[in-house]
Amino acid sequence: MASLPPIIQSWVSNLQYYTSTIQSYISTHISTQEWTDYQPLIATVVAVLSALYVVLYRLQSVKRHPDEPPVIAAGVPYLGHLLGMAMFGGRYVKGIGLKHRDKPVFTLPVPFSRIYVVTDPTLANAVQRASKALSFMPLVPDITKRVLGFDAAHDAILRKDIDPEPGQPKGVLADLHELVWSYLGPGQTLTDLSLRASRELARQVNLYAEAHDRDPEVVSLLIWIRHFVAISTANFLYGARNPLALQPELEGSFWDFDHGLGALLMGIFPSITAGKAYRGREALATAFAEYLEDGRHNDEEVSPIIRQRIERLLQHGFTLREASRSEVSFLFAGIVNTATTTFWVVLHLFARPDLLNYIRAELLAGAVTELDMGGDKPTRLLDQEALKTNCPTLMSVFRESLRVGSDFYSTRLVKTDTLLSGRHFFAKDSVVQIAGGVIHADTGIWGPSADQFDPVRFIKLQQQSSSSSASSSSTNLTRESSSSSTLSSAKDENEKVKGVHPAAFRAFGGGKTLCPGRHFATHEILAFVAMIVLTVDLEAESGGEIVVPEKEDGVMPVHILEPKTDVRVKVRVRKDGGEVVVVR
Ligand code: HEM
Repeated sequence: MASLPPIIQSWVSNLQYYTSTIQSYISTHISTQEWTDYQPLIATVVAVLSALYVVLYRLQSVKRHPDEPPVIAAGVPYLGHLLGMAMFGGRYVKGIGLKHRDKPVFTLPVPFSRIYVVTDPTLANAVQRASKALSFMPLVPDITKRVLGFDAAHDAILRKDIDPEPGQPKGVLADLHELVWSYLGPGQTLTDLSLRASRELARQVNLYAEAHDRDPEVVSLLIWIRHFVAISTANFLYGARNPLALQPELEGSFWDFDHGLGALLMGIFPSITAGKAYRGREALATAFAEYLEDGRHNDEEVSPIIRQRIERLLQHGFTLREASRSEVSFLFAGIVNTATTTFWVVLHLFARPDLLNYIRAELLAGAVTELDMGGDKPTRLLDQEALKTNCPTLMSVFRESLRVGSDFYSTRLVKTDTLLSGRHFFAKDSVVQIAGGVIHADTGIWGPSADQFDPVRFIKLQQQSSSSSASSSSTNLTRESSSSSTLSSAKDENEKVKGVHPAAFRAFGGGKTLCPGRHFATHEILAFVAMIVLTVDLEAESGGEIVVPEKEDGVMPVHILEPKTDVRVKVRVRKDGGEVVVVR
């Protein structure tokens, strides 16, 4: 048995186990005469089932085309991989990818279809470029219907002209996509929104410092941070009369919705199987419907991007009531990843006192001016534009937190049979997934410490790349980087990081579905982290060192992963933690 392949060994041992269980049942419950009568029938059933199993097992491994990527067969033919994903979340496919590092792409057979998993950045780039044949858009209406609960009439509006080629009429999703991209791309509107966001966060942090100046409190770090992000985002996007401000209990509904997304996506009687998330979403949608029907989105301080989104939705035939569901999704995009990323950055800093001191000095030297206003604490003027350029260590910690925290899968539907890069066949109606978690954990890309958090990794990568390009002997990373520099996606600031393959950093996705909020989120998170670092000290609740838990990777990684265990800390306002004012 030792010489048999592991999968066969596991079948044989399973078979032995079931046989002995059946035998012991038979010996206690069935008489010898009955057993003799049943024996031929049982033998036939076992033989038929075994034969069926072997046939299905082999059938799932048959390639649909000689160039189809290697097939990873499931122990339970066709269903095994789906069961694995349902039971173990994103960790399941990531585990397969890490076990098969020699395969840049592989096939997972599922009922009536295939999932092609891409684990190589060069191939990921090719997938992103083949956007005519491999597109996310056809998958969107089914996802949004399940997650956001649009009615049939609005579902039909969403499906219209969903994936237009240049020059063709644009449906509502393409139209909103274009609006959000133009608004959040580098330029004045981005600067204005970033400033509004940081000023609102500073207002909240200053209020907190004032209220808790002599009053340290023990909090769950994630819940503490996401409360700041949730109320600030709702304020700077939707104005002071936003639903979360008028009904604070909706914040709980928001996180219920977030934590049940996977169950909502399954779409099986969601009001029962995903009850909390379903009720949370409906409570939010109802409150946003009232907000829109009251015309509160026309308040002066509401961000122009919101008014323009509503205008476009109405132009495409949406009612105000149903537009509320679209706004729930935009609020979600604006809050969830930002909150969780801030949590990881803050945690990694406060768990490393030396690094924290270094970052405080970096901030004071490069992006913060202290003003003595005559009070007992200095006022800090924070230049958020300078954070990205003058605080390289903070920037590196931010990127590393995203690399380690994101196992995101970029997903595409294969619209037509495709031979990618002339070598990899993808069958029509199958699904392609770029496995961010595998790419982020790849030692071939990130070096032997890929599974560890290295706060200065991105500084070292840049230095290595600069020194090797100076001696004109490029590393693989550099070569990939420059060979792809003509891609439009290479304009992204994360892709400009020297030494990092353009498609190896996957926290913001890539290609046509690349996160349009990435520049804004970078400004917002760096500024918010700076405010926390300047204003408070954090200690472990127990008084010892703050420990960084593992991430919870047993869920569908729809956003930056949360920690496996709660991190409880004592928050103490610093003696020199004066008011923060965002100046630019
Ligand atoms: C650290 C913070 C953030 C992370 C890690 C992040 C990540 C992502 C990812 C992975 C996607 C999907 C990409 C894909 O499917 O390939 C996405 C989409 C999106 N993000 Fe972000 N995001 C962040 C912050 C934000 C913020 C602050 C906003 C808005 C203010 C935003 C707006 C959006 C929108 C609208 C989409 C959908 C784009 C589309 O379908 O056209 N994101 N984001």
